[in-house]
Amino acid sequence: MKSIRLEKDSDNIIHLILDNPNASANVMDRDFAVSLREAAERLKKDDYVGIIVRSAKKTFFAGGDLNWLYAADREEAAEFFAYCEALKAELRWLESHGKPVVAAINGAALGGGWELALSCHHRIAIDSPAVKIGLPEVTLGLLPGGGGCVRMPRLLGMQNALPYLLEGKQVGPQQALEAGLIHQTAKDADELLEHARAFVLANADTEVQQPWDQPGYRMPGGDARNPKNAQLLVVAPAMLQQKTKGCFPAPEAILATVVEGSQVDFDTASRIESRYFVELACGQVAKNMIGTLWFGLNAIKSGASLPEAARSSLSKNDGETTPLRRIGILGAGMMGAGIAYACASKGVEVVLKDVSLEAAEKGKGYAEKSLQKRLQRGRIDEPRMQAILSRIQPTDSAAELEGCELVIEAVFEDRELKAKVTAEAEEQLADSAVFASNTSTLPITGLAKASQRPKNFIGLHFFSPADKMPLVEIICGEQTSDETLARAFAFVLQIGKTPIVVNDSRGFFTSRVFGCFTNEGIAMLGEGVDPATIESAAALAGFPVGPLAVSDEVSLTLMSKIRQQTINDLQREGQPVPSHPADKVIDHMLELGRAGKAAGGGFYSYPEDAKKHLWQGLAKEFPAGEQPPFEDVKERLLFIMAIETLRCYEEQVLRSVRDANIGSIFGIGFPPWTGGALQYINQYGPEAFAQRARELAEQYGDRFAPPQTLVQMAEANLPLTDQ
Ligand SMILES: NC(=O)c1ccc[n+]([C@@H]2O[C@H](COP(=O)([O-])OP(=O)(O)OC[C@H]3O[C@@H](n4cnc5c(N)ncnc54)[C@H](O)[C@@H]3O)[C@@H](O)[C@H]2O)c1
Repeated sequence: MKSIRLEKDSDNIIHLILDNPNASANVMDRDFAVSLREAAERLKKDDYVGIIVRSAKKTFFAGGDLNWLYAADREEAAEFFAYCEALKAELRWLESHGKPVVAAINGAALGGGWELALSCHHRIAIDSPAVKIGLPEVTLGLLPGGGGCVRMPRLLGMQNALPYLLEGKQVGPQQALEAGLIHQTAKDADELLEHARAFVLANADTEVQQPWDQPGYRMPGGDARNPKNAQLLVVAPAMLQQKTKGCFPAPEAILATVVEGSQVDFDTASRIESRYFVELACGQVAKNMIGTLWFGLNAIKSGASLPEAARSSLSKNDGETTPLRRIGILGAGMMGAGIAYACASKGVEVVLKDVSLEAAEKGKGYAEKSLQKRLQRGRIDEPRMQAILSRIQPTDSAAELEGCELVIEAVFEDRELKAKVTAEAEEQLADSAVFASNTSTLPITGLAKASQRPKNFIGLHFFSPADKMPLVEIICGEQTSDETLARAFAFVLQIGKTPIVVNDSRGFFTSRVFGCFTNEGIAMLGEGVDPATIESAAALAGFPVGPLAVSDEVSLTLMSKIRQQTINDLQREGQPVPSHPADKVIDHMLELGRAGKAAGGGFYSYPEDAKKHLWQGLAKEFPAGEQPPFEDVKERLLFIMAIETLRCYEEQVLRSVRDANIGSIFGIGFPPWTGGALQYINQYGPEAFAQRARELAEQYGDRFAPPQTLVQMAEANLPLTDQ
């Protein structure tokens, strides 16, 4: 037995100790399945009073082995199904062999770990923030396939179980106790064992059964045929469809598993669950999501995007990076205020500077307002709120920046102003301090010219709203040192955000590719495509916001200003100035005085007393022509972003496929079901993608023409991956 040790204590209680020898956490893999079967075989011959399931690791059990699930192949589906059923048969034996079984939960019990705990009669958890309970499978395109979809509704009722299953909701020990997920808490590891032993001894002579195995058991709230659930079953599919737009098969499969499973006996329900599970695990969407959102993200967090030299500088001090204590932010506008709040929430002292104290205080006001809302919702307490606020020090004086280890400038997008504040700040800073610009479009190498220490100059591109958006795009200028990169990278992790690293270029990666999305939507409007079609095609492709709505948010004035700045730069550099069919539409909207949301109206109207709606004047200004196939509208949006991402990769603006995929999902709303902009090409099939790109180029413009890398990928029909 590799993953489980069996020990018997002096009270004749078996301790089933989860202790995977190959990893830092326990996972549900083949070794575990074999170990569990062997344990069951041995116990069938043994004499004991009950079982305590506990972990020798810091966490209780991490869940399914994603390496293994990632490799699951449709051709081996039957074998995979049989394997799942065999593993579940052991869990079923555990809960139905008559002796009391306790789960002693010492740390996170997620996914398969929680499903193991659900197969125990009594669940006790240490009352510590390290204990997290839940079923996050849906976030990776899967369903809980170890009995979670069968036992959770039988424990809590369908209505209460669905948020855990459909949303991957996780709870701590107290909430778990209140919800009826666990039976008891313990203050520490000793008490945990004490409680566990007490339960076993108290029930040693009883035939212990799960609630669902007891005679006369009825599912709380009734099964799917119960009229009380009629409302739920009518509303839930519609709500799901609205959320997933049909792009994510997992939530639908979960709902089907629960509904179908509620109407049959336990073992049939369990088989239904296995069937849907295997279907999802072998499907493309789960592969996309596991590949990017699990493996990709973990690789990023461990510094895979850094060059070797920067990685070693990241792991100085025995793998610990020195956290920054005090930073400065220049500009307390929309971005500066959000960044200040994000940093202060993670324990960093922030000097927030603007042109006047009033402006700086207004920036701090953003944190105050946001925290007040959290306080009202009970998400934070008063002392913690005050502690966060006390870390933001508003000022109008650059002298206050003294002692800051990092300064982030977030003043207006204006080169001269940025040069001025850089020089002003550097006077106050130590030679080792890092200076970062939050510019969204201006090349970093150019901005670094204003710096006395260009090696310490870097781009830290946050997204709006900066306190909520998870991504930060780190941009290396030509002279940025590896040490600076490593420190900026560590800082981004310190404030709980996800860093991607790109090389300098106009618009970097994210702004450049995002611009393609908005421009494509706007160009279609100019061609006479119905605006509602454009917006709903984006929604059905899985984008969070349509290109017209998001352009209104950004403001057409800003888009036009950025274009003008690009034209000036390119002309100065003697380079050709490209034009885009969206330009004419934007100019026309500006002439009409419809610059976007902040200006009172743009592609949409924003009545005070009603929901926003597409501006009726669009029909007159951009008369509808013959409508293209809906699929073309959808694919134009997806393809143009994927192709531009590939160009960024080809031009080495992007350093890895992984950063491209994560950056596109977390920064610019590329649909997560695809696994990211480059994975979209991989999963479409490079040959088929190139062919379709050629068709789109022929119909809609050369911007869709396959870049060289795509041509090569198509010829070899090989996906693009990191080495
Ligand atoms: N708005 C976005 O979605 C977004 C996203 C990413 C990056 N950015 C970039 O972030 C930067 C700021 O954008 P924003 O939207 O927060 O702008 P903003 O207009 O909301 O705020 C800019 C702030 O800078 C202040 N400022 C001007 N001169 C200053 C000086 N000398 N010292 C200190 N402060 C000064 C202004 O008073 C103002 O409060 C820009 O470079 C922008 O391109 C913006």
